[in-house]
Amino acid sequence: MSKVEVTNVSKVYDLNTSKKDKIISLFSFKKKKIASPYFALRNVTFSVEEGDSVGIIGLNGSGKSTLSNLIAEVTQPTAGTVKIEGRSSLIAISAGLNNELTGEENIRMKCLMHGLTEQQINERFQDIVDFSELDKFIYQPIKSYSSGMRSRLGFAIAIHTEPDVLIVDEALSVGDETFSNKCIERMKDFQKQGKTIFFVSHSASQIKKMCDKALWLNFGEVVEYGECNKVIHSYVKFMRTFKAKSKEEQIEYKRQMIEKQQQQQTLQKESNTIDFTNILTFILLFGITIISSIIQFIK
Ligand SMILES: Nc1ncnc2c1ncn2[C@@H]1O[C@H](COP(=O)(O)OP(=O)(O)OP(=O)(O)O)[C@@H](O)[C@H]1O
Repeated sequence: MSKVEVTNVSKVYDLNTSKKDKIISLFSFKKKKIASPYFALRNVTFSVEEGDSVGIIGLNGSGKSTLSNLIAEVTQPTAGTVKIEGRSSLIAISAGLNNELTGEENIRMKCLMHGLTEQQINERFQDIVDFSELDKFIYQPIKSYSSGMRSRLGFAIAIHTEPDVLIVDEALSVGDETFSNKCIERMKDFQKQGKTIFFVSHSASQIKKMCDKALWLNFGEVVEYGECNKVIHSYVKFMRTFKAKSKEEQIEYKRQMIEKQQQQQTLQKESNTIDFTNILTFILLFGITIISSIIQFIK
């Protein structure tokens, strides 16, 4: 088996925010007024071997963070499967950290979640604080941290929990350059140990530097997956064309793509509605049959 196998994965968000909207959307025969569910990811399939470093690239809103959250098992797919052999650890700016807790408490909580014992946590605590460079701020609630401080803490915790699969989600884009370089060095150590890395970035050059494979996502769908230089070449070509468009054309392109992500849900929703109608019809017919049998029996 591959180290990570993502098969036909879709992640759908319900954009009806109020409970009332959600209930209406369930019973609705008319689709107007009710927002269609939204495919943040659709039918994503790929597999990653042990020791691969995979760059995930794509325009804003393409589903990169959604995919990394699924691989880190922070969220579950709506459809399809994500199989991981080993432990994963996600370093995203906000994922898995609790705002109300201090840096120290977050270290203890995340390490416990990754299966470290109290003793292992105590032994590693100072190394984590040193790597994060947070010093005395480690005793402050992290809601007072800047995004750079959070990502430093997230990265420091993740690399000290010995993950088999390391997922770095934009952590390097917020810190200062010295810290980014320190993280890159640590990621290279992981590569030397034959560990699997996912690296989410907007930067084609950073991905080329770090990865041997790349996955290009565009509005929830995989455009290309495979050898890093080849995928990045296609992506850079696409970006050149995209950037050559006027602001209005870019907005229109994004609007159309987002509409497409919702249209696909409408199709699914229609079939759900039909299923629901079928169930209601079945219950109704079943009820009528029972009642008429009882009447016949009484007669
Ligand atoms: N909890 C949520 N509820 C509704 N929609 C969501 C939710 N999380 C993400 N989305 C939507 O899903 C789509 C994919 O988002 P995601 O953050 O995964 O993209 P991304 O490629 O990581 O974007 P960026 O590069 O801007 O970080 C976006 O349109 C986003 O608005």
